[in-house]
Amino acid sequence: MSLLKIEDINKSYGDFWAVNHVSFDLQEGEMLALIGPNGAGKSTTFNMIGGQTQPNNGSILFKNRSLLGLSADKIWALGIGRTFQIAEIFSSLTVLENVQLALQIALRNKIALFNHGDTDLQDEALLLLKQVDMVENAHTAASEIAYGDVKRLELAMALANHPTLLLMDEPTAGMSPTERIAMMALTKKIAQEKNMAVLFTEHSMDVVFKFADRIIVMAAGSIVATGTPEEIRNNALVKEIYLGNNKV
Ligand SMILES: Nc1ncnc2c1ncn2[C@@H]1O[C@H](COP(=O)(O)OP(=O)(O)OP(=O)(O)O)[C@@H](O)[C@H]1O
Repeated sequence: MSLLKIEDINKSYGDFWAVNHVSFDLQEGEMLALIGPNGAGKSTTFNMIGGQTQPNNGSILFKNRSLLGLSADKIWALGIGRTFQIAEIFSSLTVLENVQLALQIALRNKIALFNHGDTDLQDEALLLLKQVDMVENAHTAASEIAYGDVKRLELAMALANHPTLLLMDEPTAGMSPTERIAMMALTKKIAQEKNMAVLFTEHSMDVVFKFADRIIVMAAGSIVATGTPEEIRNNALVKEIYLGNNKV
């Protein structure tokens, strides 16, 4: 059974079809990259999975359950985490407090069998920070950490709800080449440890070819190619789409 199964989803804005007959699936623990030029429909597809936008029609199944009509909060509670292009953190709080807050929100969405005290949450928050190599920054104000660290903090916060699928919208945007590779190596390591699937959009081809198990290429709202990094790298149509961008 696929973890996520998308069948023939469409999204229009007036007469314009932003997403057109898109179908794909995603397996447990898989790293799947969704790539394509600006305006290809990647974010719209993400938003339909995350519940920020509803498709006109089609079906989206997560663990065989339909996500259609569910709110973004409900979808998150089912185990689909998300990080955004512009990180959503509270800059007035410390790094540790941000993660504790994410844990509190995750707990509120569950039937708590135990009363978690602040100490439990602090320990759990420190464990999450350890996973993203940020324990040293725990008591630093989030406003004072470097950009790459903000993205790692956001990753720790997204893990608070123990997602089985993580949606990452351009996780390395604005990073240097070295930071990009480090960020995705960390994400892949965590994903493997937790058997968490990752669906990510990415403009940086070095990241895509190095870390994706499989790649889906979208253009003008439709899927134009699907395959392994090797297959996509050698796909004539994909080369043509990116021609001039020197990205493939
Ligand atoms: N709310 C909206 N109203 C009207 N058009 C929209 C809306 N959201 C997206 N679009 C249009 O749908 C198309 C797909 O947009 P989308 O953001 O999904 O592309 P993308 O592949 O994520 O692009 P990028 O890489 O630039 O983020 C674009 O032409 C965009 O202008």
